[in-house]
Amino acid sequence: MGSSWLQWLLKYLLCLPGLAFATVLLLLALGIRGRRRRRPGEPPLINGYIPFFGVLFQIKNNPYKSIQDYQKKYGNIFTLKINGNYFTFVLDPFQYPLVLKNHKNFTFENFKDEFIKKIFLISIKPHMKKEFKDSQKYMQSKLLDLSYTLMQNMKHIMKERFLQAKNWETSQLYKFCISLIFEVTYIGFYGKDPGTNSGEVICELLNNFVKFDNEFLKLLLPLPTLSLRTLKNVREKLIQNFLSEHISNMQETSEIIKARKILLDKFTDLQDHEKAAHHFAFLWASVANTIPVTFWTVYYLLQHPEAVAVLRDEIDHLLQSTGQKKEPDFNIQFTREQLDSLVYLESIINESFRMTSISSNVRYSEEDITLNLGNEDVNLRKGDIIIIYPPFLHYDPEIFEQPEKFKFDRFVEDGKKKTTFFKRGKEVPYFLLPFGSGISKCPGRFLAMLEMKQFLILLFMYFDLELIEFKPLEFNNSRILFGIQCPESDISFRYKLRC
Ligand code: HEM
Repeated sequence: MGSSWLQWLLKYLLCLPGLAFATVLLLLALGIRGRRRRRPGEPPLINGYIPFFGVLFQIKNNPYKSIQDYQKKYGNIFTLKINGNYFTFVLDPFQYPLVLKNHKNFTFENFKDEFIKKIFLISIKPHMKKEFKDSQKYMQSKLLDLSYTLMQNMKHIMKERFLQAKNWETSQLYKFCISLIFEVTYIGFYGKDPGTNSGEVICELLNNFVKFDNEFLKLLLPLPTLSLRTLKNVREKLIQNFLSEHISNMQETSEIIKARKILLDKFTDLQDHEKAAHHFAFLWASVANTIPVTFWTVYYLLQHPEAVAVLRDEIDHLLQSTGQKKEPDFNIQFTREQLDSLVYLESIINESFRMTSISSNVRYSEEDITLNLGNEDVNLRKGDIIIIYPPFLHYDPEIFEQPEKFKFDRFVEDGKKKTTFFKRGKEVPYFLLPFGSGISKCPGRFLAMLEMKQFLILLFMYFDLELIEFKPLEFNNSRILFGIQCPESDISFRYKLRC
């Protein structure tokens, strides 16, 4: 009896489905055996059921809701196993500075290096790091200089495409925002190659960019190469676009890209392909978040005519005070200071950030450390990743009343920018975190704000716009913990020139 049972088991296990089943059993056994155990003083640990991946598949479809459920069960600090790493979530905003201001114990580089290596095929060697760091200030000032060029490009493209829109034209809002922001930014940074049809080049580049952007986080997963083949081919095409044989022909390249080229050429050990990958990563960073947040801002505004009226009024006042008129040739121009003085416009953009940003602040724990949280101590392990996840701040009803509602003037108080928000009667140290913070703060944040402001000014001053579909738009959750969320689907709208 015993041996026939064993024979049956062996026969079963050696057939193909049996082998797969046995592999799963083995993985589970290894997973359970190799499971990390919570040590005294450490935050609650949730390993999940799937070896290596941990809770990834549980949280992937709705990270905010999953993290909320963990918070209810385990409190404001807990550790999740995700994709082979241990992520400790710190959810109480008063505890953020313990992580974000402790640059000695919590660094960013390790995480960033891993991320850009897998996603963009870039590895930054130690001697390059210093050069990149030293050039940061110069690069930032060059980035800001670009805002004027972007406005000129925006006006030019709008004039070319929309000057005829005297009657209602219908379009898809997300596609509309992607195509404008992408083209304006790409030409602004890299210029044009007079030897090619730049319209076609940009169209192909944009198609590949969208395909890559929809799926890039899969590159972090240990998936079989075959299943990533299409994505890797798309990435390769995008990188190829920036090989020196292509970009050396570009004219009207911006100062920042020229400076980055000189910097990259300094590293004689860097192959042309990797330099091209640096350029692609830079382009991706410059549009990947600006596009969705611009889209959400327009989408929210189209549902709030009272906000559009206040916005138009604010811009009209600025036009008057700067002696300008809204002529039909899109020829209005504001300085950076003038754009900064538009408090309602800034509040509208900030409100969109608040509602759509999941830009997690990620830190790598350099050593075992005990964090004093005030009421308790918690031990964190070397190599763990600490996460500040902004949706918990942005949707906290104690800090932002009715957080699920778009309130266009939430960040205005007595006609000025509102910069203090409270929880439990105390001012919170951070109230809006779309651009990261401290050592990982986005160097393009000022340019992004200026670009969005200029885009919204032109759009709402020169056009009447209306949604023609009325459906609630969901987030597609493809970015899980990073950047600005993208919409699950597009939505139809119509526009025509304002008289
Ligand atoms: C709404 C628009 C934008 C948002 C929300 C945003 C957000 C962020 C965030 C959160 C980070 C930190 C990454 C992290 O902590 O993992 C980052 C980094 C970065 N961003 Fe932005 N960004 C925006 C626009 C731009 C623009 C216009 C540029 C222009 C070049 C840019 C260039 C970069 C670069 C180069 C980095 C990497 C910095 C580093 O190496 O440490 N970003 N961005």
